[in-house]
Formats: sequence, C-alpha cells, structure tokens
Amino acid sequence: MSLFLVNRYLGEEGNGSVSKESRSQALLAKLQQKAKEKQRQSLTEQTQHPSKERTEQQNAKTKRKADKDDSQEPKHHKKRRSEVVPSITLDSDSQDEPVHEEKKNKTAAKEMRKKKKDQSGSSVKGLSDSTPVTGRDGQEDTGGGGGEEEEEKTGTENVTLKQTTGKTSAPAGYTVLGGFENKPVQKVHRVLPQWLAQPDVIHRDIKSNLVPISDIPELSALLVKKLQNNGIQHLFPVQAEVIPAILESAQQGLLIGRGGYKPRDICVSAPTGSGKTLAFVIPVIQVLMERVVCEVRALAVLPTKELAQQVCKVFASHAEGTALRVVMLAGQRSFAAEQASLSEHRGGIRRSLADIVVATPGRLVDHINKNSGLSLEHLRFLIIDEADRMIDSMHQSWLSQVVKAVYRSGSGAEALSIFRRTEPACVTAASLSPPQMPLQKLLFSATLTQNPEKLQQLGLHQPRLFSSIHSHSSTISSSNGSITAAAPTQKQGCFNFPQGLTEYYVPCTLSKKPLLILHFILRMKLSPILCFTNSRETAHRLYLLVQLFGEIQAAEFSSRLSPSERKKTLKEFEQGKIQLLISTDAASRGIDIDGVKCVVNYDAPQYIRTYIHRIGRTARAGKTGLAFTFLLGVQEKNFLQMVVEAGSPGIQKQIVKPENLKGMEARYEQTLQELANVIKDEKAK
Ligand SMILES: Nc1ncnc2c1ncn2[C@@H]1O[C@H](COP(=O)(O)OP(=O)(O)OP(=O)(O)O)[C@@H](O)[C@H]1O
Repeated sequence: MSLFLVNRYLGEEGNGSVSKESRSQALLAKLQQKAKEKQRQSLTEQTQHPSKERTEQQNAKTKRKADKDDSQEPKHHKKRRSEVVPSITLDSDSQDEPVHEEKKNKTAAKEMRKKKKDQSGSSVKGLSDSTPVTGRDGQEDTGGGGGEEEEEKTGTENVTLKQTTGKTSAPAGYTVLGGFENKPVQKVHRVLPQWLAQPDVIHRDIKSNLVPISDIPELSALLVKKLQNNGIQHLFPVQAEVIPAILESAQQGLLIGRGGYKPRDICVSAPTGSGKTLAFVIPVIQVLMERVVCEVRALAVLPTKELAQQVCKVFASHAEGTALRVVMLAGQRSFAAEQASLSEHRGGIRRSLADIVVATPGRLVDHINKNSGLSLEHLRFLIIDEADRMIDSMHQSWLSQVVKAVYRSGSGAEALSIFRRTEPACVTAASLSPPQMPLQKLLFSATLTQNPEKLQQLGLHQPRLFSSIHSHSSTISSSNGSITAAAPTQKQGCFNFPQGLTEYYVPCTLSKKPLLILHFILRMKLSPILCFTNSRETAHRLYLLVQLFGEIQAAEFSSRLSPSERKKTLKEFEQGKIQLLISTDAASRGIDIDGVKCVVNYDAPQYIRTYIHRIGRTARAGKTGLAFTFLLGVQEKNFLQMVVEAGSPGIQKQIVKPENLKGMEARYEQTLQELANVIKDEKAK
C-alpha cells in the first residue's frame, strides 16, 4: 500500500506534526488494504489448495477459539474486541505492547523455528496461510486472555506476520507490498505553481506608497476628474499596480488580445482596507464606458447582501456621468423588481438595461435559472470579491452556472452579432475568425487561498497574482513592552495585516467578559466599538445586557435582523449614533465603516481568516486602529500560536486589573438578574 500512497500537502496547519485527520486517513487506508489482502489470501488459498481438509481444520480451530472467547470474555472485553481489531491489524502497534507480550512472541518464535525444522519447505506456505486470520486473533488473545496453547500459537503467527511484511520473503505466487508499521505520514512541503510563488508585489504600507493619480497615464481624463471629485488625489499601492494591469489586458477593447491570446485572469491578495474595490471598479468602468450597445459586460459576485450593496454603491458613484447602468441582484428588492431592472421588451426584442451587475451568488443563480432576462452572453469581466469565501460556497455551483450562461448559444442574438463566443479551446487560425470576445476573471481577497486545488475550481486562465505578502518577524509582547516570544515567519502561508493596526489580547474569564466590554466603553472611552461574537445568541444576550446596564448606545447585527433593519443599523453605526455594535461574523468581511476605532473579539475566532477579516474592520485606508481579543486561559496558547504563524506583526498582552472592574460589579450583578427575566419572557413569547 505504502508504495502507492500519495503523500499530499496538508496545509500549513500541519506544521511538522501530522494532523489528526491525515493520520486517521492513513490508518483507514491501511485497514482497507489489509482487509483486501485478507480476502485475496483466502481466495489464493482456496484456488491453490483445493484439498479442504487443512482449511476445515483451521476453521474449526478458529471457531472453537472464537466460541471460547465469546463465552469467557466479559462484556466490556467483547466491546473492546471490535474496537481493537482495526488497530491490531497494524503491525507496528505491537511496538507499544508491554514486555510480557514480547516474551510470548519470542517463545512463539522458538516454536516456529522448531516447526520449520519439522516441516521443511512448508513454512512459506504456512505463513501466507495463517497470517491473516490468526494474526488478528493472536492480538485479541493478548487483550482478552485466551488459553495457553492458543497464546503460543498466536505468538508464532505474530512473528510470521512480521517476517512476511518486514522482510522481503515473498510467499509463493505474490509479493506482499509495503509495510504496515505505523510510520508517521511524511509532511509534504508545498510546491506552488510559479504564478502563486512569484507574485507581483504590492507595498503593504499605504501611507508611504501613495501614487499621484497623474502618475497613471492610462487613466482616462473623465475618471481622473471623477476620482478627484470624490476626494481622491492619490491611488493606494494595490490600485496603482492593478488598475494599469487590467487596463492593459483590455487594450483591444472587448476583444481578444494580439496573437489571439485571451487576457490573463488577475488575482489580488492585499490587506483589508487597502482599497481593492476601486482597484476593479475604476478599470472596469473605463473599459466599458465607451460602449455603444447596452449589454451586461461586467458581473461582480459578493458573498453577502450588505457587501453587494456596498460595491454597487461604489460602481454607481464612479459610473455617474457615463452611459453605464449598474444593477444589483441581491434580494434587497423583489424578484420581479430586479427582473424589471435587467431588461425590457420592445416590439418583441429584448433590450438589456444593465451594463454592470452586482450580485450575491444565490440570487444570481435564481435569475439565470428562471430566465429572468439576465443575459451573460456578452460578459467581459467576472469579478469575484472575497474570492476565498466564494470558493468555499462553490457548492451552490454558481460559477459553473455563470460560465454556462456566458457560453450559452441558441438565443439567435449571437448569430446576428459581429462577435462570436465559443468555449475556450486551442488557439487556431480558424478559432480567431471572427474575432472572439474573452471572459476575464478578476479575483480579490485579503486572505486569498494559496491552495491550488481550491483555486483550480475557478478555472483560471494563465492567472497573474498581485500580493502584498511579505516576510517579517512576528512577536508576542506583553503590555510593559517586553517581548515574551518571537518567531520569525518567512512562510508563504502568511496573511496580510493592515499596517496601522495594533493587536492586543486580554486574558479573562467567561464571567468577566461583559464587564470588560463595559469597561472598554465607559472607562477607556474606546467607542465606537465593533464587537464580534461567535453566535447570534451570544450577540443578542450581550446586546440585552448592555441595554439593561444603561449608559451605552448599543445595537446588534446578525441574521436575527431583517435586511432592512441591518442596513439601518449599519447606517446609524456609521453616523456615530451607536457606540457599540455587537455583531456575528455577518459584518466581519468587506464591510467598510468609516471611523471604527476599535474591534473587539468578544469570542475568540476559531479560524485565522475570520480573525483577519474581523480585525480588518478597523485600521482601514492607511488609518490606525486597535483590535482586542478576549481570551480564556485555555484558548491562549492555541490562539497566539495561530496568530503568530499567520504572520501577525505582533500581538500584545493587555491586562485589565480586577480593581478596575470593581466599581461596576454590583450593578452588573443586578443587571444579570434582570437579564434572566428578560430572556425568560422572550422564550415565553
Ligand atoms: N485612493 C484612495 N484614497 C483615499 N481613500 C481610498 C482610496 N481607495 C480606497 N479608499 C477608501 O479606503 C477604504 C477601504 O477600501 P476598500 O473597501 O476598497 O478596501 P478593501 O481592500 O476592499 O477591504 P476589505 O478587504 O476589507 O474588503 C474605503 O473607505 C475607500 O473609500
């Protein structure tokens, strides 16, 4: 089996030690192989030795033994038998067995040698005959305590099993492949494809790498003016790199480039708040704004309604003054209303009313399936924002539906069109005539996966990566400034942390967490705070508690609220009417709220990506921000390790002394009692 075992890259989490999952997979594979081998051996036995006498004897013995075991074994042993069987089949398990077991084996080995002498030549056959069944029984006996005679025999067979598998003695007719010893699965080092391993590097420090708009000659005068009107004089590093690259790939307008080459797909991995939205909005508008016919040529897909709304707003504000129309399909309006905004029929001819569509995957698929008038046959740009999240939600198969809709033919419209569209294939002289219209994918994320298997699902064409991953040292330091641990990280698996962010962790107990939040707002004056919990129940209870405590304007943000309530809440938070917004991860990705000074992880996030997106709601656009994570004693070690390994520039310990919370404790206790009543009432309702 091990000959055919393909060691796979198991992710950075493996980190030298084999993950539990991989180990159990390896065990399972070995067990399956062992079972197959047993079957094969019994078949061989039947075909090679048709005289059943021996087999029957053997079977009778085994049966007698099994009966004996069944009658003697106490119940818990019987149960253990089924549990023990799989591990027993692994030869190496015997390494962990107690010394008396080795002795048994030695005695058995002697016995075996004696037998060998007696039955010269028959030993090889004997090995292959007896190994599978009795090897297992032998181990069971060890655990269950069988008779003396049986033990000796099984010991022999244990040895024979080792001889068969450990050495190269090949039993007649076939070779036993591989060993079954419990070897640790080798860590496979990551080998990245060149495009992932050698990205175009983007500066992470926004402030010191601003690029004047005038330094980007590719930008049209209209867009320069638009940016300036929106208060933008400089481009952020990610925009200065990516905008020219997208514009260059669309030099031939909407058609395929010189030599018949399709433009390369573009992937961007840059920190939260680094301006990725404008990095695709600006070039897409510039390429499309000269359009003559209105057709959907750009589609941006985002994971949530709120994000779709946000991106739609940016598109709309920058497309103002052009003929381009932006339509959102995110379920904020009724299906019929969305349908009406997509196309109209005049004189029996369908006319598109949208150039740019911003959608959530679910609603998008609805429109494609229900033939609501969304035609993607002219799509030039497919923008996948929060790309890693969108890959994870690929089970909805939204991408394959989009691609199918892009290359759909038969509506008759494309027959009349000058430009034909066919699924990508080899470039030939024939395939280039008439001119082709390519589909280019643009991927954006702060935590873009580097897992080639996942990226492969996107069907990228000669992708080009822009990334701000860098090498540096990570530290954990205490509040007095002394460094308590330092681990240089040069791993490619590192993530992007915003430059202006300062990370803290606050050791605490479960019961003190609400008090800490109150302390942060009332004493430390850190508001507005965006506070994350791991569940909507916790978010709701904390919200109720803070409300009952008084003095603080708080709100909750989770799937408990309707989309319109959520929209209103975000707006009020942005306007400064809410000091504390308690949210689930619904607000952890992409949401751009100006002026969030501080993020608090009330519940420590389980995954590093979640952490990065949560803390990325502050320190945006080159500003500074604070991120606090409340950690229980049991969480500290693992969490800090996770953060350091992810390439955090440093997370500091912030201790809140118990005496600082004392003043609020009496009132807090009283509030807790009130909260219990409120929750009871809510449940009753
Ligand atoms: N060139 C610029 N000058 C000034 N502000 C900018 C510029 N580009 C973007 N911004 C602002 O920076 C903020 C963050 O931008 P954006 O939301 O695009 O970040 P992002 O990289 O998409 O973040 P996330 O990964 O969290 O989604 C926005 O408020 C945006 O208006």
